[in-house]
Amino acid sequence: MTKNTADNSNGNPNNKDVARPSIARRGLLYIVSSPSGAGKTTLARRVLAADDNIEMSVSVTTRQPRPGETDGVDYHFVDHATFEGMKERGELLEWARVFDNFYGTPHAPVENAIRQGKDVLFDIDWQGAQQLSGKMPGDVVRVFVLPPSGDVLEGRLKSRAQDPADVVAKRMAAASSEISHWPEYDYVIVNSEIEQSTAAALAILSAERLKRARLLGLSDFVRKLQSAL
Ligand SMILES: Nc1ncnc2c1ncn2[C@@H]1O[C@H](COP(=O)(O)OP(=O)(O)OP(=O)(O)O)[C@@H](O)[C@H]1O
Ligand SMILES: Nc1nc2c(ncn2[C@@H]2O[C@H](COP(=O)(O)O)[C@@H](O)[C@H]2O)c(=O)[nH]1
Repeated sequence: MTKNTADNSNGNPNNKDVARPSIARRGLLYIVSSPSGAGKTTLARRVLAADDNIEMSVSVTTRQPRPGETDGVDYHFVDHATFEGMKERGELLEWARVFDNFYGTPHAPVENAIRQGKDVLFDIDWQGAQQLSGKMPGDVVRVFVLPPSGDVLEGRLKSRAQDPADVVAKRMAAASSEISHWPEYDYVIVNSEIEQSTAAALAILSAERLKRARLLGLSDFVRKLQSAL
C-alpha cells in the first residue's frame, strides 16, 4: 500500500515544523459498521467534513435510492445484472447481501485513493468488515457504532422517515444479530451525542495514523536521527 509523505521543514532548521517531521506511512481502511439506524452514515459524513486526508468508498447497491440520495455520491445504484457482472469480473473488493439487497465495494477507487496517499472510509456491514479484515489485516481499523438503547434506535429509523414501516421493522428485527458482531471490531462508539461520537471517531483516526507499524519511514528517520547525534 502506498504512503503519505510531506516534508514540513522545507530544509529550514528554523522552521517550527521541524519539530514534527512527517514520516511516510501506510494508508488505512477505516471501517464503520452498526445496526441500521445507529448513525454510522451521519458519523461518516462528519469525519469526512473534518478531515481532508480521508475519502469515502462509494459502494454499489441493488437497493432503490432513498429520497435525497444521489447516484455516484451516496451509492452507485445498479441493477442485479450489473452487480453480478462486477462480481464476476472481480471488480468488488468485498460484497454482501444485506436486507434483501446486494452491496459491494468497488476495488479500483480504493486502490486509487490509497495510491494518492489517502485513507479510505467504509460504511459497510459486518460481512464486509470480515472480508476486508481477511484481505488486508494490517490496514483495517474497525469501529462499531451502537445506539444508546433499542428505543432510540427505533426512533432514529422512524424519524429518518426514508423507509416504509415494513423495512423499519425488518431492520429492527435484524439489529440484535448485527450487534452480536461487536467483538470483531477494534473500537466501539455508543452514539448518544453526535458531537461526542464524532470527536471519538476522529481521535481513533488520529491515533491509528500514529501506529508504529504504519510508519514506513520510521526506521530511516530514526537511523538519520541517531547518526546525527
Ligand atoms: N447521535 C445522534 N443523535 C440523534 N440523531 C442521530 C444521531 N446519529 C444519527 N442520528 C439520526 O438517526 C438517523 C439514522 O442515522 P444514519 O442514517 O446515519 O444511520 P445508519 O447507521 O447509517 O443507518 P443505515 O445502516 O440504515 O444506513 C438519521 O435521521 C440521523 O440524523
Ligand atoms: N458489506 C457491505 N455492506 C454495505 C456496503 N454498503 C453499505 N453496506 C451496509 O448495508 C446496510 C444497509 O445500508 P442502507 O444504505 O441500505 O441503509 C448498512 O449496514 C451498510 O453499512 C458495502 O459495500 N458492503
